Amino acid sequence: MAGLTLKQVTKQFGEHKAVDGLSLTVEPGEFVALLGPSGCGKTTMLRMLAGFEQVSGGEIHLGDQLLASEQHHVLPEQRNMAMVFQSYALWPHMSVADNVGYPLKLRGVRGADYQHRVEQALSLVALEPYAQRTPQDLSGGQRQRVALARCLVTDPSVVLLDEPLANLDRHLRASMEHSFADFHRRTEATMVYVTHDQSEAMALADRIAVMQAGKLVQWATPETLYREPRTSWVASFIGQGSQLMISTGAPGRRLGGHELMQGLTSPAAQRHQAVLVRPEHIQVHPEAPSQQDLTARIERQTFRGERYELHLRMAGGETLLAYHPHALKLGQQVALTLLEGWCLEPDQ
Ligand SMILES: Nc1ncnc2c1ncn2[C@@H]1O[C@H](COP(=O)(O)OP(=O)(O)OP(=O)(O)O)[C@@H](O)[C@H]1O
Repeated sequence: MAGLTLKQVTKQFGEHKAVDGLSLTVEPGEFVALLGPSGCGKTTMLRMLAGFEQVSGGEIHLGDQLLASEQHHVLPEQRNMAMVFQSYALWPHMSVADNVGYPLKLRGVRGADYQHRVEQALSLVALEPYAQRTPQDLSGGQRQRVALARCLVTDPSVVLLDEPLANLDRHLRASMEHSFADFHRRTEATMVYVTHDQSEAMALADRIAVMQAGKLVQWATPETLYREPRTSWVASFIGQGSQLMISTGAPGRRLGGHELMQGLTSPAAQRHQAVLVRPEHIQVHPEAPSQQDLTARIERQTFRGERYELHLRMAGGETLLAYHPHALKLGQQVALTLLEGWCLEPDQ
């Protein structure tokens, strides 16, 4: 097991910086996600880690070995890393066992050692009974597990995963999330997982690097990203919530309900601070509101099984998302209690 250190890693394609001065340290055995919208540079970063792409600046280290800098480039096959792709990249006419064993054959492993390692890799992804089938006879999720077994068989220090669930339906994605978590626990490999799906990143990763336009905007645990997103943009990308402008607070501060509601009642010109209010921090009181109450009108509601999502509009025009256990009437006025809010930095 080894950790990864990225120091000011940059990748320039012509005039365009696809990755711009990215620095972070991944602990040995950690499962991290690179998360961001399409085009933010996450695949380019993964390809630089794998060695398929040279860095334009900065350094990448695996443990105490320098893998990449402007002058130095360790070839992909010498990095002791394995990569899992969205497309699985399996050989269609080879059996599952032969697909898994392929990287061992390339390394000249034969005989009992070969057999043992293939069996071990197949058992890690619970595919032993499928060893003699061909990939065509497997489901999408099973094919992805073959791809995982194949990358494991060489015992890599680092496993790189490029949107490995993107081709699967929603149901299968959820069960594959369990497979990945299990796979990580059993191998203890350092894993870097690229995705644009925040719920996938939140479910799987120990820490998440949120990227925007080639830059790292926040590097934190899923809990911290949810509770304390740094900027307005991160807040809108992670989880649900409403952003309001208020006249109090400062970036990085949590406000209690009283201060938050007071800050909302000031004239619009005095409200300079953006605050994030999560739906679970809004209490909705359907009984007739009094004059002192903070009020809103129900514009839309969506049934979500265990609760209703209410889309509310306040008198000043701001919109709010809240939860409620029962259906209410569209157009109805309700009183609100806001319990807490988190103050955000403006976007750069
Ligand atoms: N070989 C290349 N030559 C020129 N530009 C490139 C090359 N590869 C990527 N880019 C550009 O770099 C930027 C980042 O691309 P990248 O594929 O890393 O983004 P991404 O976040 O992985 O997006 P997606 O989720 O759509 O794959 C994009 O603007 C892309 O067009």
